[in-house]
Amino acid sequence: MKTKEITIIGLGGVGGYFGFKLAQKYLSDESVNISFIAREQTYKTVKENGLTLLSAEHENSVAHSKQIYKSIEELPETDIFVVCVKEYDLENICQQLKNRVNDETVILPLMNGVDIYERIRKIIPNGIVLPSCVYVASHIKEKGTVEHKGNPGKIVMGKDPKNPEYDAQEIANLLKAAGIDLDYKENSFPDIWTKYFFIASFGLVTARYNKSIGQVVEEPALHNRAALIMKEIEAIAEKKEISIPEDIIEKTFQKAASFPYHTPTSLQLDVQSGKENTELELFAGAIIDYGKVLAVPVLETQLIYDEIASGILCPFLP
Ligand SMILES: NC(=O)C1=CN([C@@H]2O[C@H](COP(=O)(O)OP(=O)(O)OC[C@H]3O[C@@H](n4cnc5c(N)ncnc54)[C@H](OP(=O)(O)O)[C@@H]3O)[C@@H](O)[C@H]2O)C=CC1
Ligand SMILES: CC(C)(CO)C(=O)C(=O)O
Repeated sequence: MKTKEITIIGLGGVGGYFGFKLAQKYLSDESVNISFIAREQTYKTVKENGLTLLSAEHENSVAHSKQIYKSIEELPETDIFVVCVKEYDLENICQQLKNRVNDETVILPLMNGVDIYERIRKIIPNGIVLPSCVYVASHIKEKGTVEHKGNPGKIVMGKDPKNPEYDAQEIANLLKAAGIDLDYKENSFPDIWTKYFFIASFGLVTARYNKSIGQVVEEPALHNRAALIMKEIEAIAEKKEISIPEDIIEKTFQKAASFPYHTPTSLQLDVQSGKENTELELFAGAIIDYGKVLAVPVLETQLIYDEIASGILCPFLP
């Protein structure tokens, strides 16, 4: 049997968590070869010491992949690319991948955002792209070390709308065998939108006030702002005829309440640490753009976007 070549691109919160599980499971298995792509300090640290995952799920906190590369062009032929970068790095990665993709190559993007599939397809028209969403609270503690807290990570992976005959069950099984909680669905877009309801609203409000997911659920003024953003996303989803549950807003608050109270969002960590690049565009910019195109008013999203973009980030209520 031909060895399955799987490459994890990006060893941050998401790639570090899921990549760790895959690397640990398949290190001495000849049927699956896990490679990592990391850059600069992360490359050096992981090459020398392995990838560290601090998580209650793993007693042995170090995993070694069979190979680690600094760039996509160094890679041998790859069957499955698992893309775990922030949205502002997506186009750059796709440009590097496009000549490495043949009709059988699979791309699995583990990212937030409702337009990731379309953005990949604009650059890579061939191959198989499996639209997905992911839940996991994990972040880079230092380069090469990822910290995971709370519930086990979860992936919802769907069929490629462009290649509905392609069955990704074998890939689903490989991931599940590594202890990854994964649902494989015919159509993952309702799940991707459902995740977006949660992460866009909670990401923006947690980032704006530097308050945790639990605090946004609990504090009435913050709760209200998150609900107003969700109403705007709901109006957009309706216009786009995305099938989402009627009680999506209530369900989103229930989902948020299932996270440990002090969990921060990745947008909050990036905005509050003053990172030059953040996913503000993915969460607020995309809603504002959809609002314009679909003639849906998105005043609350515009307001919080302007506040965050102009550096109004204090923990006090409006
Ligand atoms: N963290 C979380 O809890 C969750 C995040 N998400 C989503 O998942 C996606 C990934 O987020 P997350 O993992 O947190 O992001 P991180 O910033 O933690 O990790 C992204 C990693 O990608 C690396 N990277 C970027 N470009 C390249 C490149 N060209 N070559 C090699 N490595 C590269 C970065 O390297 P470097 O370190 O050198 O910058 C970084 O380590 C985002 O869309 C996020 O919204 C979804 C659910 C939960
Ligand atoms: C809220 C969380 C941790 C849930 O997976 C997330 O998606 C993020 O912070 O980007």
